[in-house]
Amino acid sequence: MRFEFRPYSRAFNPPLLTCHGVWRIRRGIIVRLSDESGVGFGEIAPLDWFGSERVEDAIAFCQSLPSQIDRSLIRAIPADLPACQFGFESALPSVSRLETPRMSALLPPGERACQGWETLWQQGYRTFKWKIGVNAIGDELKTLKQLAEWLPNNAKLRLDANAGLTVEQAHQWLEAGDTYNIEFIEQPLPVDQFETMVALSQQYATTIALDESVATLRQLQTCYDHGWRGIFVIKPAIAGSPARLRQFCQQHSIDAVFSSVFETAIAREAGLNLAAELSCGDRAVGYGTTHWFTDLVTENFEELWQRLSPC
Ligand SMILES: O=C(O)CCC(=O)C1=CC=C[C@@H](O)[C@@H]1C(=O)O
Ligand SMILES: [Mg+2]
Repeated sequence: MRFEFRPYSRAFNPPLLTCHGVWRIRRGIIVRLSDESGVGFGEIAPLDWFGSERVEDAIAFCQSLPSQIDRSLIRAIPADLPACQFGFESALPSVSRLETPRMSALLPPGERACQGWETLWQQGYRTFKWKIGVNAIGDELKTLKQLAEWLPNNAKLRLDANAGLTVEQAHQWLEAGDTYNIEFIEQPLPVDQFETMVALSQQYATTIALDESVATLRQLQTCYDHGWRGIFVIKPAIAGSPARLRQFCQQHSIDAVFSSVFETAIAREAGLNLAAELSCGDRAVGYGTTHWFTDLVTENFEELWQRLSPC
C-alpha cells in the first residue's frame, strides 16, 4: 500500500498546565495508507516525557520508509517506537466505531477548578480530573475541600499528580482522598518509586492509578508482573501496537482507565475504539478534554489531511 505522512504542530488553546510546567504545542504526524481497497489514516502522537519516542525520532522513521509498504513492515516496527506502532496499525482497516464510552473532563488547574466544573457539568460530564502539584499543597488542599463541597454527590473527582509529589505530600493527598471520597489519585510519585506506591496503595481507601509508570506496553507488563493491581491508565496512542495491547488486556483483567494524549480526531477515534472494546469496568475515559486546535478536530479525516502541508 501507498504510504504518505504529514507532520503537524498546533498550539493548545488554552495551554496545558501540569506540575512540570506549561505544555503549549502538540506536535505529531498523520499517516495515510491507501490501496485499491481504500484509504486509512493513523496518527503518531508521541509523549517522550512519558517514555515514548520523540517526535523527531518518529519523523526520521517515516522519512526512512519507502512510498510503498506492507503489513509485515508495520508488524516489524520496533517497541522503542510505540507511537509509530500505534499510528501505522491504526491506519489499517479496523472494526467500525463501537459506542462511545462515558468520558471525564479535565478541570482548570488551581482554584479556577471551583468555577470551571459547572460548565462541564452542564455539558453532561459527571467525572472530572484535576491536576495537582501545580500550586502550593496548602492552597490546593483548600481548593479540594471547596470543590468537594460544591460538586454534586453523583460527581466523581480524580486527581493527577504527574509524578510530582513527595512521599509526605502523597500521604497528605491520600488522606484527603479518603476524606472526600476521591475516585483515584494518578501517579503520585515518580516512576522509580514503584515499591513505595505499592505500599501506599495498601494504606488508604483511595485508589492509586499508575500512568507515567505504565505508559508503554513494556512498562505495563513490568508493573503487572511486579504485582501492581491498582488502576492502570492506558494511553493507547503511546502504549504501542493496538494488537498487542488487545492481547494484554484480554489476558489480564486489569482495572484500566483509557486516556488521551491530547491528539487530533484521528488518534482520538482509534483510542476510543480500543477503550470501548477493552475497558472492563465502568470508569469514565479521559478523552473529554478539548484542549484542541480547532482545525484538526473533524470527523472527516480526508479534510483534516488536506489541512496539513505535504512534506
Ligand atoms: O486522562 C485524561 O483525563 C486526559 C489526558 C491527560 O490528563 C494527560 C494527557 C497527556 C499528558 C498528561 O498531561 C495528562 C496525564 O498525565 O494524564
Ligand atoms: Mg496522568
